[in-house]
Amino acid sequence: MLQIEGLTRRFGAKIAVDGVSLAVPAGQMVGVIGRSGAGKSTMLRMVNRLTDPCEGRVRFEGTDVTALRGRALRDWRMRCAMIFQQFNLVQRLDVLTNVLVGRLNRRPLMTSLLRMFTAEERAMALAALDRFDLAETALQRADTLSGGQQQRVAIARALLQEPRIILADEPIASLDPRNSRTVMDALRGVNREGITVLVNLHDLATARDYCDRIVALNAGRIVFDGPPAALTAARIREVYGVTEEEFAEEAAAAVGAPPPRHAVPA
Ligand SMILES: Nc1ncnc2c1ncn2[C@@H]1O[C@H](COP(=O)(O)OP(=O)(O)OP(=O)(O)O)[C@@H](O)[C@H]1O
Repeated sequence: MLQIEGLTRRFGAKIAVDGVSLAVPAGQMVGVIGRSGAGKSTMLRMVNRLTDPCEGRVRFEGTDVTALRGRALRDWRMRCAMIFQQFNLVQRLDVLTNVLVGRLNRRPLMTSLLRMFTAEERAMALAALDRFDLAETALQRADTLSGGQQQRVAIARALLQEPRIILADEPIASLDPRNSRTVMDALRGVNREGITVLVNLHDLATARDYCDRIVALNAGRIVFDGPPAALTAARIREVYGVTEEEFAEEAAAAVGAPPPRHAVPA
């Protein structure tokens, strides 16, 4: 169980996340939505401790993640893998090495520095690539792959961390619809094996299709938390004061994604 309790983050006078509390049972897939600047990225980054909260706590299975330092903090970051909009692969390295990077924090410093990996780790990396139909690309440079392939490599890299949680911050915002589906299918697949997934999404239709639960933020606060079916177009209008079409177009523009082709009917 991941517990977020009264989490708050200010940047100067601006409150990015404002007293958010959320309990996420193990194995749930949670879609986080909201307009630009609602605080979605900041919330995810506080769970991973890339950003520290001003107030509040994150607990995982009873451990106060907010208080972790040094080795314990590095261990937490390994257990809580991040996926980013821009994939964050090392473009000039081959795909297999990019996936093996997921092991680096798990190993003694010296072997990490030398990028020495065991045969077992290489087999793990190949297996992770294979499950996403990417084994044949293992020796290609990362920059020869399509965006959707690169994002699946990033998920394979995350899996090598043997994470309990995957935090994905707009993982499909740079992808076309077909690649978006392969990436969301990959995330859903690993979630079904028991990994908790928190995913920031600008696209409501995707959040509805793939997530068990949707959390909507507005100005740093939770304004909706429930099953996808309860997030109707009428509810969107109620919590955001815009139509679903307007919400979709604005959210897509904020992340540089193409405008949605079909709005969901009211
Ligand atoms: N490092 C920072 N310094 C100053 N302000 C920040 C910083 N990070 C975020 N903010 C501000 O905090 C608010 C929430 O930002 P955040 O990126 O979490 O929102 P978001 O919901 O992910 O929006 P978007 O989809 O546009 O990225 C915004 O007003 C943003 O400008």
